[in-house]
Amino acid sequence: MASANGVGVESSRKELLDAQAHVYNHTFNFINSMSLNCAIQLGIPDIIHKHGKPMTLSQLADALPINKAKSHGLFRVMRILVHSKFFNKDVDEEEAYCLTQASRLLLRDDPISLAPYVISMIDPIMMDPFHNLSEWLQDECLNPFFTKHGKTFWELAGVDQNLNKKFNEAMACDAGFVTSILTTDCRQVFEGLESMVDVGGGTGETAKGIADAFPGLKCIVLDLPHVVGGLEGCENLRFFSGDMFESIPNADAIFLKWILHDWSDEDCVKILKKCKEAITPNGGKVIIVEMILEDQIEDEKATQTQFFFDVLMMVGLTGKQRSEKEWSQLFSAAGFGHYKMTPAALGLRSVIEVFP
Ligand SMILES: C[S@@+](CC[C@H](N)C(=O)[O-])C[C@H]1O[C@@H](n2cnc3c(N)ncnc32)[C@H](O)[C@@H]1O
Ligand SMILES: O=c1cc(-c2ccc(O)cc2)oc2c(O)c(O)ccc12
Repeated sequence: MASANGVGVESSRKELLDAQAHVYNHTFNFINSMSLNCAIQLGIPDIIHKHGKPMTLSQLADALPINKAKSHGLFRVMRILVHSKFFNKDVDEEEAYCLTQASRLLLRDDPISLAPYVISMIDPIMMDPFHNLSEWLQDECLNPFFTKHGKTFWELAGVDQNLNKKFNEAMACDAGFVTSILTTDCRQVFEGLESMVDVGGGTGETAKGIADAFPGLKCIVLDLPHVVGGLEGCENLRFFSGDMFESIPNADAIFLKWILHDWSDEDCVKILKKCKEAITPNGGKVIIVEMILEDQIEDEKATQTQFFFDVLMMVGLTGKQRSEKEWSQLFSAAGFGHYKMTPAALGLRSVIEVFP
C-alpha cells in the first residue's frame, strides 16, 4: 500500500475519500426525488411554461404561493433540479430558469404528463414501506407494504379512496404516454384483431387509445370494482368489473400492461393460464407490455431504473422484473408454445406477443 514515493498512500487516500463521498451521495439520493416532488406540488414547470420565456428566481418566487422570505429555499431546490437536468439555467437571461425535455413531461395539462405518477409514487403511503424492508426480510409478512400497513396494496386501495384515486391517475398518465407509441410504432401488433380484453386495464386510458386507433376492434377493460365501478364506456369500449384470477372474458387478444410484474411467478402462471383459456382458438394471443431485464449492462441508467422497479415490486407487491429466460419459463409453465419479443419498443419496456 505505502510505496517509497508515496503514490500508493495517495491513491488509497483518494479511494477512501471517494468511497466516503459515495456513501454520502447514496444516503441523500432521496433528496432528488423529494425536490422533484416539491417542484411538481408547487407547479413550477407549469409556471415557467406559462411565462413563455426563461424566468428569473425573483419572477419565479413572485409567481409561486410561497413565503417570499424563503426564496433562498426555492433557489436551493432549483439548484438541485438544474443539476439533475430538470431545468436549465439560461446565463444570457440573468441566470433565468427554463424547461428541459424532462420537466416538459411534468406539465400538468400535457396529455403525456408524468406529474400524477411522481406525486403518487412519492406519497408517504407508498414510500413508508421502504423503512420496513429490513424488518420484512426477517418477518413472516407478504411484503414490506403489508409489514407497514397491515393490508396488501390492493386491499388498502380498495378502502382508501385517496390512495385509489392517486394510483389510478398515476397509471392513467403512463397509459397516455405508452398508447401513443403502441398505436403508431407497434400498430402491427393490433392489426387484424376483432376483440381484445385489457386485463387490469385500470380506468381504461390505454384501451381507449387503442379503441380510438382501431375503430373496428371491440375492447373490454377488466378491473376490480373500486377501479372500474361507475365508469362509462363508448362505442367500442366497455368496462367489466371482476377478478382476473376467477375469469377473463373471451377475445382474440388479452392485453396485459404492467400486470405480471405485480405478481409472483406462481400467480403469473395462474393469470396466464386464465388468459390462455380466454383467447380465441387458432389465432388468439396475449400481448404483454413489461420490462425485460438484460443479462449484460449496456445502459447503466436504464439498468439501474429497471433494478429500482424490481425492488419497488418487492416492497409494494409480490412481483419482480424478469429476464427473457424468466419470461420464457413462465410462458411454458402456463402452456404457451411460442412468443415474439419487440425489445425496448417503449424505452425501458418491451412488447411481448405470446401464442398458444
Ligand atoms: C399496475 S396497475 C396497471 C394498470 C394498467 N394496466 C396500466 O398499465 O396503466 C395493475 C392493475 O391491476 C388491477 N388488478 C389488481 N388485482 C386484480 C384482479 N385480481 N383482477 C383484475 N384486476 C386487478 C389493479 O386494480 C390495477 O388497475
Ligand atoms: O402496481 C404498482 C404498485 C406500486 C407500488 C405499490 C406500493 C408501494 O409502496 C410502492 C409502489 O408501484 C407501481 C409502479 O411504480 C408502477 O410503475 C407500476 C405499478 C405499480
